Amino acid sequence: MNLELQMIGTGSAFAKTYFNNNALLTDGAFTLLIDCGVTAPLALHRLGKSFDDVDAVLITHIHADHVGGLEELAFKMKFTYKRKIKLYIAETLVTALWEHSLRGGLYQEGEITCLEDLFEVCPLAPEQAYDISGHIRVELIPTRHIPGKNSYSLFINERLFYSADMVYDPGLLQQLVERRGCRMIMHDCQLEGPGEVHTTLDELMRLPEQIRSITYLMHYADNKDDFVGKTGGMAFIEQGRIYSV
Ligand SMILES: O=c1ccn([C@@H]2O[C@@H]3COP(=O)(O)O[C@H]3[C@H]2O)c(=O)[nH]1
Ligand SMILES: [Zn+2]
Ligand SMILES: [Zn+2]
Repeated sequence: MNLELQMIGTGSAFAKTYFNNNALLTDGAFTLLIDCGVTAPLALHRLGKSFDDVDAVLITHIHADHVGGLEELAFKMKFTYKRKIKLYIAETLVTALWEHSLRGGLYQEGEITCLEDLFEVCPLAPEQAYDISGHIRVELIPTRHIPGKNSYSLFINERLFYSADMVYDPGLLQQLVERRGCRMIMHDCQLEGPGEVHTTLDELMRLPEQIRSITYLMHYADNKDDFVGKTGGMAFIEQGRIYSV
């Protein structure tokens, strides 16, 4: 069964003309929000949607463009929609998300004292596939981003690789395509400068043509249009467009 994926934002962390790189993945009956950055509430609003359209949220790593909208999501679910949705997150990130990111804004004595007061927390072990819905199955793949900070890319339904923020790892991409049947790669892409914590366009252009032909670029800067047609055949994913994956 095909899924539909819609990026509510395709921008890099500090982009101003694109929203944060967050996605809606749906099987028709169930909608998973992949990352929930600072701009997620407005990005959904611009698409005529709200957090009420979301059935579960999955977090790749703790940076504001991926978790900064969780405070609003949690408050809206608790006090407006009165639902506790599932929060899928690597087991290594559960404590850090609450203690280092969300507690300051969400804590209320006797009412909200832990992540479980807001979400049905589902800790995920890496390299193990989990059924998120009847038709969505996700495996976390640990990928390098910032030294000492855990970050996880996604392998969805044994066919789509969705990168978290990650440094270039051609061996992983090759292995997924050649040995695990990966048919589509959605990759973060830093257009200019050295890719200290991200993968650069220059690096992705070095991939074999067979892999480039199934690779789509996201998490890009405001000057993306300057690079259209200069990406070795890799297409930029468009914010708001619905892709069959
Ligand atoms: O060593 C560092 C750490 C961070 N940063 C910036 O901070 C941003 C945080 O979100 P991001 O991971 O989407 O992108 C990161 C970069 O833009 C950086 O340039 N070098
Ligand atoms: Zn990011
Ligand atoms: Zn990041």
